[in-house]
Amino acid sequence: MLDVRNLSVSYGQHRALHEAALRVDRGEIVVILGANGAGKTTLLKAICGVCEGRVTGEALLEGEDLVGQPPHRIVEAGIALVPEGRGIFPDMTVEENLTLGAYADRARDEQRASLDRVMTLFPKLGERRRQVARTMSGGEQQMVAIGRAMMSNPSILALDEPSLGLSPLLSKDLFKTLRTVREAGLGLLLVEQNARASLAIADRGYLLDTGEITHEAPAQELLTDPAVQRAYLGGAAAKPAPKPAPASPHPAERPVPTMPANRPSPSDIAAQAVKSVASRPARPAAPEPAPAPKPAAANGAAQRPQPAPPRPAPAPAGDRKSASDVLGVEIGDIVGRAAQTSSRRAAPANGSGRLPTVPDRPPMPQRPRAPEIPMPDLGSSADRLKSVLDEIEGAARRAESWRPAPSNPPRR
Ligand SMILES: Nc1ncnc2c1ncn2[C@@H]1O[C@H](COP(=O)(O)OP(=O)(O)OP(=O)(O)O)[C@@H](O)[C@H]1O
Repeated sequence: MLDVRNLSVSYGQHRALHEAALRVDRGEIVVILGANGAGKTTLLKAICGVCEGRVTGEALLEGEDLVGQPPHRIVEAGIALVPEGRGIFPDMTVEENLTLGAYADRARDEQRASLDRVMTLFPKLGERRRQVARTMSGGEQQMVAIGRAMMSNPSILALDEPSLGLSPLLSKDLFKTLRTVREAGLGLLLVEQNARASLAIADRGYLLDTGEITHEAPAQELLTDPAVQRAYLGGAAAKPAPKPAPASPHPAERPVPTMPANRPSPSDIAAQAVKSVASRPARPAAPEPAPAPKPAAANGAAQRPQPAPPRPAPAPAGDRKSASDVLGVEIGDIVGRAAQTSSRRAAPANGSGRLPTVPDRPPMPQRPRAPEIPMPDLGSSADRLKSVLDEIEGAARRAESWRPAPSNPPRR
Protein backbone atom coordinates (compact mmCIF):
# COMPACT_ATOMS: atom_id res chain seq x y z
CA MET A 1 0.00 0.00 0.00
CA LEU A 2 2.70 2.52 1.09
CA ASP A 3 5.83 2.05 -0.92
CA VAL A 4 8.81 4.28 -0.12
CA ARG A 5 11.74 4.29 -2.55
CA ASN A 6 15.05 6.12 -2.56
CA LEU A 7 13.79 8.64 -0.07
CA SER A 8 16.50 11.13 0.87
CA VAL A 9 16.42 14.21 3.08
CA SER A 10 19.03 16.92 3.50
CA TYR A 11 19.04 19.74 6.02
CA GLY A 12 21.41 22.13 4.26
CA GLN A 13 24.64 20.21 3.83
CA HIS A 14 23.59 17.53 6.33
CA ARG A 15 22.08 14.43 4.76
CA ALA A 16 19.77 12.99 7.41
CA LEU A 17 18.20 10.26 5.27
CA HIS A 18 19.87 8.42 2.43
CA GLU A 19 17.84 6.51 -0.15
CA ALA A 20 15.54 4.84 2.32
CA ALA A 21 13.19 2.12 1.07
CA LEU A 22 10.33 0.51 2.98
CA ARG A 23 6.83 -0.84 2.62
CA VAL A 24 3.72 -0.87 4.81
CA ASP A 25 0.69 -2.97 3.96
CA ARG A 26 -2.89 -2.71 5.13
CA GLY A 27 -3.43 -4.31 8.54
CA GLU A 28 0.29 -4.40 9.27
CA ILE A 29 2.43 -2.84 11.97
CA VAL A 30 5.91 -1.88 10.78
CA VAL A 31 8.41 -0.60 13.29
CA ILE A 32 11.51 1.53 12.62
CA LEU A 33 14.35 1.06 15.10
CA GLY A 34 17.31 3.39 15.28
CA ALA A 35 19.51 5.29 17.64
CA ASN A 36 19.03 8.96 18.53
CA GLY A 37 19.60 11.08 15.46
CA ALA A 38 19.42 8.10 13.08
CA GLY A 39 16.73 9.84 11.02
CA LYS A 40 13.53 8.12 12.20
CA THR A 41 11.50 11.31 12.67
CA THR A 42 12.88 12.70 9.43
CA LEU A 43 11.64 9.59 7.61
CA LEU A 44 8.11 9.96 9.02
CA LYS A 45 7.99 13.71 8.34
CA ALA A 46 9.23 13.26 4.79
CA ILE A 47 6.48 10.72 4.09
CA CYS A 48 3.82 12.96 5.66
CA GLY A 49 4.93 16.13 3.83
CA VAL A 50 5.94 18.11 6.94
CA CYS A 51 9.72 17.87 6.71
CA GLU A 52 11.75 21.10 6.89
CA GLY A 53 14.58 19.57 4.84
CA ARG A 54 14.91 18.97 1.09
CA VAL A 55 13.15 15.71 0.24
CA THR A 56 13.84 13.63 -2.86
CA GLY A 57 12.72 10.13 -3.88
CA GLU A 58 9.26 8.58 -3.83
CA ALA A 59 6.57 7.78 -1.29
CA LEU A 60 3.82 5.99 -3.19
CA LEU A 61 0.42 5.45 -1.60
CA GLU A 62 -1.76 3.23 -3.73
CA GLY A 63 0.52 4.23 -6.56
CA GLU A 64 0.25 8.00 -5.97
CA ASP A 65 3.55 9.75 -5.24
CA LEU A 66 3.24 11.98 -2.19
CA VAL A 67 6.70 13.58 -2.25
CA GLY A 68 6.37 17.31 -2.86
CA GLN A 69 2.64 17.34 -2.06
CA PRO A 70 1.30 19.71 0.64
CA PRO A 71 0.47 18.07 3.98
CA HIS A 72 -3.30 18.40 3.61
CA ARG A 73 -3.10 16.58 0.25
CA ILE A 74 -1.22 13.77 1.90
CA VAL A 75 -3.91 13.52 4.60
CA GLU A 76 -6.51 13.41 1.85
CA ALA A 77 -4.53 10.63 0.22
CA GLY A 78 -4.84 8.61 3.41
CA ILE A 79 -1.82 9.09 5.68
CA ALA A 80 -2.20 10.61 9.16
CA LEU A 81 0.66 11.50 11.48
CA VAL A 82 0.60 11.30 15.28
CA PRO A 83 3.59 13.51 16.02
CA GLU A 84 5.98 13.13 18.92
CA GLY A 85 4.51 15.06 21.85
CA ARG A 86 0.93 14.33 20.66
CA GLY A 87 0.06 17.85 19.49
CA ILE A 88 -3.44 17.85 20.90
CA PHE A 89 -5.27 21.05 21.86
CA PRO A 90 -5.05 21.03 25.65
CA ASP A 91 -7.91 23.45 26.38
CA MET A 92 -10.40 21.71 24.15
CA THR A 93 -12.52 18.78 25.16
CA VAL A 94 -11.86 15.25 23.98
CA GLU A 95 -14.71 15.45 21.51
CA GLU A 96 -13.56 18.82 20.12
CA ASN A 97 -10.08 17.44 19.59
CA LEU A 98 -11.43 14.41 17.81
CA THR A 99 -13.76 16.44 15.61
CA LEU A 100 -10.88 18.66 14.48
CA GLY A 101 -9.22 15.54 13.08
CA ALA A 102 -12.05 15.14 10.59
CA TYR A 103 -11.29 18.27 8.59
CA ALA A 104 -10.13 16.33 5.53
CA ASP A 105 -12.62 15.96 2.68
CA ARG A 106 -12.31 12.22 2.83
CA ALA A 107 -13.49 12.33 6.47
CA ARG A 108 -15.92 15.24 6.62
CA ASP A 109 -18.93 13.42 5.25
CA GLU A 110 -18.36 10.55 7.58
CA GLN A 111 -17.52 12.60 10.66
CA ARG A 112 -20.34 11.12 12.76
CA ALA A 113 -19.49 7.59 11.76
CA SER A 114 -15.76 8.17 12.34
CA LEU A 115 -16.43 9.58 15.81
CA ASP A 116 -18.53 6.56 16.68
CA ARG A 117 -15.83 4.27 15.37
CA VAL A 118 -13.12 5.97 17.47
CA MET A 119 -15.32 5.94 20.57
CA THR A 120 -15.98 2.26 20.04
CA LEU A 121 -12.29 1.53 19.58
CA PHE A 122 -11.40 3.57 22.66
CA PRO A 123 -14.36 3.38 25.06
CA LYS A 124 -12.49 5.57 27.52
CA LEU A 125 -12.66 8.49 25.09
CA GLY A 126 -16.41 8.02 24.89
CA GLU A 127 -16.70 8.19 28.67
CA ARG A 128 -14.55 11.32 28.77
CA ARG A 129 -15.82 13.10 25.68
CA ARG A 130 -16.63 16.29 27.66
CA GLN A 131 -13.35 16.33 29.60
CA VAL A 132 -10.78 19.04 28.84
CA ALA A 133 -7.80 17.28 27.27
CA ARG A 134 -5.10 18.76 29.48
CA THR A 135 -6.74 17.28 32.57
CA MET A 136 -6.30 13.75 31.23
CA SER A 137 -3.43 11.44 32.02
CA GLY A 138 -0.51 11.11 29.59
CA GLY A 139 -1.79 7.77 28.33
CA GLU A 140 -5.29 9.13 27.81
CA GLN A 141 -3.92 12.16 25.97
CA GLN A 142 -1.96 9.83 23.70
CA MET A 143 -5.21 7.99 23.04
CA VAL A 144 -6.85 11.32 22.09
CA ALA A 145 -3.98 12.02 19.66
CA ILE A 146 -4.34 8.61 18.01
CA GLY A 147 -8.12 8.94 17.93
CA ARG A 148 -7.87 12.36 16.31
CA ALA A 149 -5.51 11.02 13.61
CA MET A 150 -7.99 8.21 12.96
CA MET A 151 -10.79 10.74 12.48
CA SER A 152 -9.26 11.60 9.09
CA ASN A 153 -10.13 8.05 8.10
CA PRO A 154 -6.59 7.17 7.07
CA SER A 155 -5.32 3.97 5.55
CA ILE A 156 -1.86 4.50 7.07
CA LEU A 157 -1.18 5.82 10.55
CA ALA A 158 2.36 7.10 11.19
CA LEU A 159 3.24 7.34 14.87
CA ASP A 160 6.38 9.02 16.24
CA GLU A 161 7.38 7.65 19.65
CA PRO A 162 3.85 7.31 21.03
CA SER A 163 4.97 5.71 24.31
CA LEU A 164 7.41 8.53 25.13
CA GLY A 165 6.79 9.77 28.66
CA LEU A 166 4.28 7.08 29.52
CA SER A 167 4.59 4.82 32.54
CA PRO A 168 5.15 1.10 31.81
CA LEU A 169 1.50 0.41 32.62
CA LEU A 170 0.20 3.12 30.28
CA SER A 171 2.65 2.00 27.59
CA LYS A 172 1.16 -1.48 27.83
CA ASP A 173 -2.31 -0.01 27.29
CA LEU A 174 -1.01 2.00 24.37
CA PHE A 175 0.46 -1.02 22.58
CA LYS A 176 -2.82 -2.85 23.14
CA THR A 177 -4.57 0.14 21.52
CA LEU A 178 -2.27 -0.02 18.50
CA ARG A 179 -3.15 -3.66 18.02
CA THR A 180 -6.80 -2.66 18.04
CA VAL A 181 -6.12 -0.05 15.36
CA ARG A 182 -4.41 -2.65 13.19
CA GLU A 183 -7.40 -4.92 13.59
CA ALA A 184 -9.48 -2.08 12.18
CA GLY A 185 -7.56 -2.62 8.93
CA LEU A 186 -5.09 0.28 9.07
CA GLY A 187 -1.41 0.02 8.33
CA LEU A 188 0.82 1.43 11.08
CA LEU A 189 4.29 2.86 10.59
CA LEU A 190 5.73 3.10 14.07
CA VAL A 191 8.86 4.80 15.35
CA GLU A 192 9.39 3.63 18.90
CA GLN A 193 11.99 3.88 21.59
CA ASN A 194 10.54 0.87 23.33
CA ALA A 195 11.99 -1.67 20.89
CA ARG A 196 10.92 -4.78 22.78
CA ALA A 197 7.27 -3.75 23.22
CA SER A 198 6.96 -2.45 19.69
CA LEU A 199 8.57 -5.54 18.11
CA ALA A 200 6.23 -7.65 20.23
CA ILE A 201 3.19 -6.20 18.45
CA ALA A 202 4.82 -5.51 15.08
CA ASP A 203 4.82 -7.62 11.92
CA ARG A 204 8.04 -6.37 10.45
CA GLY A 205 10.84 -4.03 11.36
CA TYR A 206 13.60 -1.95 9.78
CA LEU A 207 16.87 -0.88 11.31
CA LEU A 208 17.83 2.70 10.52
CA ASP A 209 21.41 3.67 11.09
CA THR A 210 22.72 7.21 10.47
CA GLY A 211 20.18 7.85 7.76
CA GLU A 212 20.38 4.48 6.05
CA ILE A 213 18.12 1.46 6.31
CA THR A 214 20.54 -1.33 7.03
CA HIS A 215 18.29 -4.29 7.74
CA GLU A 216 14.71 -5.49 7.31
CA ALA A 217 13.20 -8.59 8.91
CA PRO A 218 10.03 -9.96 10.49
CA ALA A 219 9.56 -8.58 13.99
CA GLN A 220 9.95 -11.96 15.69
CA GLU A 221 13.26 -12.49 13.93
CA LEU A 222 14.53 -9.09 15.03
CA LEU A 223 13.49 -9.83 18.60
CA THR A 224 15.79 -12.83 18.72
CA ASP A 225 18.65 -11.33 16.67
CA PRO A 226 21.67 -11.03 19.01
CA ALA A 227 22.88 -7.84 17.28
CA VAL A 228 19.45 -6.23 17.68
CA GLN A 229 19.31 -7.42 21.26
CA ARG A 230 22.69 -5.86 21.98
CA ALA A 231 21.89 -2.60 20.20
CA TYR A 232 18.24 -2.00 21.05
CA LEU A 233 17.06 -4.45 23.66
CA GLY A 234 19.75 -4.04 26.31
CA GLY A 235 21.07 -7.59 25.93
CA ALA A 236 19.21 -10.88 25.71
CA ALA A 237 18.27 -11.15 29.36
CA ALA A 238 17.63 -7.51 29.95
CA LYS A 239 14.28 -5.89 30.46
CA PRO A 240 12.96 -3.32 27.95
CA ALA A 241 15.56 -0.61 27.71
CA PRO A 242 14.92 3.09 27.33
CA LYS A 243 16.32 5.01 24.36
CA PRO A 244 19.16 3.04 22.72
CA ALA A 245 22.70 4.32 22.95
CA PRO A 246 24.23 6.32 20.07
CA ALA A 247 24.89 4.23 17.00
CA SER A 248 28.07 2.61 15.81
CA PRO A 249 28.61 2.22 12.04
CA HIS A 250 26.44 -0.89 12.21
CA PRO A 251 24.44 -2.13 15.18
CA ALA A 252 25.65 -5.68 14.67
CA GLU A 253 29.26 -4.52 14.94
CA ARG A 254 28.72 -2.32 17.96
CA PRO A 255 31.44 -3.12 20.45
CA VAL A 256 30.05 -3.94 23.84
CA PRO A 257 32.26 -2.35 26.49
CA THR A 258 33.24 -4.80 29.18
CA MET A 259 35.14 -4.42 32.43
CA PRO A 260 38.43 -6.30 32.63
CA ALA A 261 37.96 -9.35 34.86
CA ASN A 262 41.07 -8.60 36.89
CA ARG A 263 40.42 -4.92 37.46
CA PRO A 264 41.64 -3.71 40.86
CA SER A 265 39.11 -3.34 43.61
CA PRO A 266 38.70 0.02 45.40
CA SER A 267 40.59 -1.36 48.39
CA ASP A 268 43.48 -2.42 46.11
CA ILE A 269 43.63 1.09 44.72
CA ALA A 270 43.59 2.61 48.21
CA ALA A 271 46.34 0.24 49.41
CA GLN A 272 48.45 1.11 46.37
CA ALA A 273 48.00 4.81 47.02
CA VAL A 274 49.07 4.45 50.66
CA LYS A 275 52.09 2.39 49.62
CA SER A 276 53.20 4.92 47.07
CA VAL A 277 52.95 7.72 49.62
CA ALA A 278 54.94 5.73 52.17
CA SER A 279 57.71 4.87 49.70
CA ARG A 280 58.05 8.36 48.29
CA PRO A 281 61.56 9.79 48.98
CA ALA A 282 61.57 12.37 51.69
CA ARG A 283 61.46 15.80 50.30
CA PRO A 284 64.28 18.15 51.27
CA ALA A 285 63.19 20.25 54.18
CA ALA A 286 61.92 23.59 53.16
CA PRO A 287 64.18 26.41 54.26
CA GLU A 288 63.06 27.81 57.58
CA PRO A 289 61.51 31.20 57.25
CA ALA A 290 63.72 33.94 58.66
CA PRO A 291 62.84 34.54 62.31
CA ALA A 292 60.77 37.59 62.87
CA PRO A 293 62.92 40.36 64.22
CA LYS A 294 62.24 40.96 67.89
CA PRO A 295 62.68 44.19 69.80
CA ALA A 296 65.80 44.32 71.89
CA ALA A 297 65.12 42.36 75.07
CA ALA A 298 66.10 43.68 78.46
CA ASN A 299 66.10 42.11 81.93
CA GLY A 300 65.22 38.62 80.71
CA ALA A 301 62.22 39.80 78.67
CA ALA A 302 63.54 37.63 75.85
CA GLN A 303 62.31 34.55 77.77
CA ARG A 304 58.70 35.73 77.67
CA PRO A 305 56.59 34.53 74.76
CA GLN A 306 56.66 37.18 72.13
CA PRO A 307 53.76 37.93 69.81
CA ALA A 308 54.73 37.07 66.30
CA PRO A 309 53.50 39.86 64.05
CA PRO A 310 56.21 40.90 61.68
CA ARG A 311 57.72 44.17 62.58
CA PRO A 312 60.06 46.41 60.77
CA ALA A 313 63.65 45.53 61.47
CA PRO A 314 65.22 47.76 64.08
CA ALA A 315 67.58 50.31 62.68
CA PRO A 316 71.26 49.65 63.15
CA ALA A 317 72.56 50.94 66.42
CA GLY A 318 74.54 53.68 64.71
CA ASP A 319 71.37 55.11 63.17
CA ARG A 320 69.20 54.93 66.24
CA LYS A 321 68.23 58.22 67.88
CA SER A 322 67.45 58.45 71.57
CA ALA A 323 65.00 60.89 73.16
CA SER A 324 68.05 62.71 74.52
CA ASP A 325 69.38 63.16 71.00
CA VAL A 326 66.06 64.56 69.87
CA LEU A 327 65.50 66.89 72.82
CA GLY A 328 69.13 67.88 73.26
CA VAL A 329 68.98 67.19 77.04
CA GLU A 330 69.27 64.09 79.16
CA ILE A 331 65.91 62.72 80.34
CA GLY A 332 67.49 61.85 83.65
CA ASP A 333 68.46 65.49 84.20
CA ILE A 334 64.93 66.68 83.45
CA VAL A 335 63.37 64.22 85.89
CA GLY A 336 65.91 65.08 88.59
CA ARG A 337 65.35 68.81 88.28
CA ALA A 338 61.57 68.44 88.28
CA ALA A 339 61.79 66.39 91.45
CA GLN A 340 63.89 69.06 93.18
CA THR A 341 61.46 71.80 92.15
CA SER A 342 58.51 69.81 93.35
CA SER A 343 60.18 69.09 96.71
CA ARG A 344 60.75 72.75 97.29
CA ARG A 345 57.02 73.51 96.93
CA ALA A 346 55.27 70.52 98.47
CA ALA A 347 55.18 70.30 102.28
CA PRO A 348 56.80 67.08 103.36
CA ALA A 349 54.29 64.66 104.90
CA ASN A 350 56.63 63.55 107.69
CA GLY A 351 57.53 67.12 108.70
CA SER A 352 61.17 66.33 108.44
CA GLY A 353 61.59 68.74 105.59
CA ARG A 354 63.31 66.07 103.67
CA LEU A 355 62.10 64.07 100.77
CA PRO A 356 62.96 60.44 100.36
CA THR A 357 66.17 60.21 98.51
CA VAL A 358 66.04 59.42 94.86
CA PRO A 359 67.94 56.23 94.26
CA ASP A 360 71.13 56.50 92.31
CA ARG A 361 70.56 56.12 88.64
CA PRO A 362 72.84 53.98 86.59
CA PRO A 363 75.59 56.00 85.06
CA MET A 364 74.55 57.44 81.76
CA PRO A 365 76.74 56.80 78.80
CA GLN A 366 79.29 59.46 78.27
CA ARG A 367 78.11 61.92 75.75
CA PRO A 368 78.92 65.50 75.16
CA ARG A 369 76.50 67.24 77.47
CA ALA A 370 73.94 69.53 75.97
CA PRO A 371 73.72 73.07 77.23
CA GLU A 372 71.49 73.36 80.26
CA ILE A 373 67.90 74.48 79.66
CA PRO A 374 66.18 76.43 82.39
CA MET A 375 63.19 74.43 83.54
CA PRO A 376 59.86 76.22 83.96
CA ASP A 377 58.55 76.32 87.51
CA LEU A 378 55.47 74.15 87.03
CA GLY A 379 54.56 73.84 90.71
CA SER A 380 52.41 71.11 92.17
CA SER A 381 48.74 70.50 91.51
CA ALA A 382 47.93 71.46 95.12
CA ASP A 383 49.60 74.82 94.60
CA ARG A 384 47.68 75.41 91.40
CA LEU A 385 44.37 74.40 93.01
CA LYS A 386 45.00 76.67 96.01
CA SER A 387 45.75 79.68 93.85
CA VAL A 388 42.59 79.09 91.82
CA LEU A 389 40.50 78.89 95.00
CA ASP A 390 42.11 82.08 96.31
CA GLU A 391 41.24 83.78 93.10
CA ILE A 392 37.62 82.63 93.29
CA GLU A 393 37.28 83.78 96.90
CA GLY A 394 38.69 87.18 96.00
CA ALA A 395 36.26 87.50 93.12
CA ALA A 396 33.37 86.57 95.40
CA ARG A 397 34.37 89.19 97.92
CA ARG A 398 34.65 91.82 95.23
CA ALA A 399 31.22 90.88 93.96
CA GLU A 400 29.66 91.25 97.39
CA SER A 401 31.09 94.74 97.90
CA TRP A 402 30.26 95.89 94.42
CA ARG A 403 27.72 98.75 94.09
CA PRO A 404 26.59 100.33 90.87
CA ALA A 405 27.99 103.79 90.23
CA PRO A 406 25.48 106.65 90.92
CA SER A 407 23.96 107.88 87.69
CA ASN A 408 22.28 111.22 86.75
CA PRO A 409 18.48 111.37 87.47
CA PRO A 410 16.33 111.27 84.33
CA ARG A 411 15.23 114.62 83.04
CA ARG A 412 11.66 115.64 83.03
N1 LIG B 1 14.93 20.77 11.12
C1 LIG B 1 16.17 20.28 11.12
N2 LIG B 1 17.20 21.05 10.73
C2 LIG B 1 18.46 20.58 10.70
N3 LIG B 1 18.80 19.32 11.07
C3 LIG B 1 17.82 18.51 11.48
C4 LIG B 1 16.46 18.95 11.54
N4 LIG B 1 15.71 17.93 11.99
C5 LIG B 1 16.57 16.90 12.22
N5 LIG B 1 17.83 17.25 11.91
C6 LIG B 1 19.01 16.41 11.98
O1 LIG B 1 18.78 15.25 11.23
C7 LIG B 1 19.27 14.11 11.90
C8 LIG B 1 18.17 13.11 12.13
O2 LIG B 1 17.23 13.68 13.04
P1 LIG B 1 15.90 12.92 13.43
O3 LIG B 1 15.15 13.81 14.35
O4 LIG B 1 15.24 12.46 12.22
O5 LIG B 1 16.51 11.69 14.23
P2 LIG B 1 15.74 10.59 15.09
O6 LIG B 1 16.26 9.28 14.70
O7 LIG B 1 14.28 10.83 15.04
O8 LIG B 1 16.31 10.96 16.52
P3 LIG B 1 15.55 10.85 17.93
O9 LIG B 1 15.33 9.40 18.20
O10 LIG B 1 16.55 11.46 18.86
O11 LIG B 1 14.29 11.64 17.81
C9 LIG B 1 19.88 14.60 13.18
O12 LIG B 1 21.26 14.74 12.98
C10 LIG B 1 19.23 15.93 13.37
O13 LIG B 1 20.09 16.80 14.05
